[in-house]
Amino acid sequence: MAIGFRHHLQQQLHRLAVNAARPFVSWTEPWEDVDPVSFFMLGPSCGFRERFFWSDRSGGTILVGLGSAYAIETEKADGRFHEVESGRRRWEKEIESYGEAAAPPLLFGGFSFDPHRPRTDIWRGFPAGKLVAPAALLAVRNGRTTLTVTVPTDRGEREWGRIGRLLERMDECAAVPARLPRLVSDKEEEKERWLAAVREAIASIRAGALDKVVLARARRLAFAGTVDAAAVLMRLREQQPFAYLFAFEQDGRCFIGASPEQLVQKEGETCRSVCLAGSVRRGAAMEEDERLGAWLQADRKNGEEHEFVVQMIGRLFSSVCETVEMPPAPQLLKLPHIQHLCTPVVGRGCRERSVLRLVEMMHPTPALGGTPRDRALEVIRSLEPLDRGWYAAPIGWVDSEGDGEWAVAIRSALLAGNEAVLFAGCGIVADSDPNSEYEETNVKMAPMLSALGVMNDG
Ligand SMILES: C=C(O[C@@H]1C=C(C(=O)O)C=C[C@H]1O)C(=O)O
Repeated sequence: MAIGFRHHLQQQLHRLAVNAARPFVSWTEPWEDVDPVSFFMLGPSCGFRERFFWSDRSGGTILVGLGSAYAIETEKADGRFHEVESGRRRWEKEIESYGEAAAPPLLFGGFSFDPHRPRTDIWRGFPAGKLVAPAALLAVRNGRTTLTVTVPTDRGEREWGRIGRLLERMDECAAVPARLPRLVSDKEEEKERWLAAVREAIASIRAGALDKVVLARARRLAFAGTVDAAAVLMRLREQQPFAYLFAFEQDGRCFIGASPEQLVQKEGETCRSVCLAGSVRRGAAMEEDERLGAWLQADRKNGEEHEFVVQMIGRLFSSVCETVEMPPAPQLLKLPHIQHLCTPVVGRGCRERSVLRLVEMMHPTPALGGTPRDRALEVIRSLEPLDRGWYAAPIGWVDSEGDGEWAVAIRSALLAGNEAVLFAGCGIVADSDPNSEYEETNVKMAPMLSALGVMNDG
């Protein structure tokens, strides 16, 4: 298929590029089944320096991007969402789109957690906000696969080289060998300092300065060789079947994870979110697991942590939607290593036209920042001993209708060469116990440890 398609596509794009009035053209074609992770794996060998991966919780929408045809980037601390949204609208005027989807291709993106905090070297290349239109986009939606190719009309030849190589190799696209290098060092980042920060946060909460704050910590692993994001993705796909899988890679640095937490989705006038806060580990046997789940649903401290999130998201949805639906009490979301209190929210008759506007209003929810928001952000800045970068921040995609889906980038790690930095945090309220919170961050790191082959529990 690829050889016939390659000639067809090259001809189409060449003809369009010569006649195009705009600086970019894209062409979308139905495509045969191809394994999305294998497609992701082809990127570097074809010369692409960027790779993107997104799979929603059901696996019904999988988007894989290679290369960057167009990027919108901002370092603005204030107004960053507005700036990327304006960039997105400009982008639509710069591209002509043909083939099966005569609409501009979607953009992948991410934001930093707190643009007011100075960036450290580990997050080099991950700005306050960035959206990318990939040069080649494989999209699987409701069992149908399409390939979209986007090229600049004046640099078509160079881009074409990479795309041509990709199409040639897609025919041989094989399963990914999930081999991972051996662990050589494992550094818990300043446990005592983190516990002291939690104690200080509890004291501030008890003194009435704020109600809740989420404090995170990092763990740095070094391996005997380069950690390949494709091998990690492959394992996450097997081990975390109900999570959002995401990867955002540039120049060999990859932010990757399997998050259970939707920030917001917009589909026409319907928007959705999930309040997720309050956690306990899974039990070894069914009886213990059910006992832990029942304890979680009855526990006052976890209920309080959760309620702050429900209040905020409920209020926000009510301000932009005609109707809002949510269950009266939290449900249990059971994941392979952990269970959470979970309240899904649906808003209908949404008046906002772009999902990025909703992302702006929602980030950070009290599940990742705290309550009240500004006070919590100040406490995080002064007490948390790490640069969160894109951890705990919005990651997702937006299309030309302004529709899209965004997750909160937790249960994640930054892969850079031989290193992986893992992140996890938890909500601190007046009744929190620092040692149990520390244990909870270990449970939250388990999915990434397991995907990296460091913890052997599948
Ligand atoms: C901050 C994280 O998770 C968040 C905190 C939770 C909690 O405190 O119970 C639960 C889910 C997430 O909203 C993380 O996984 O790093």
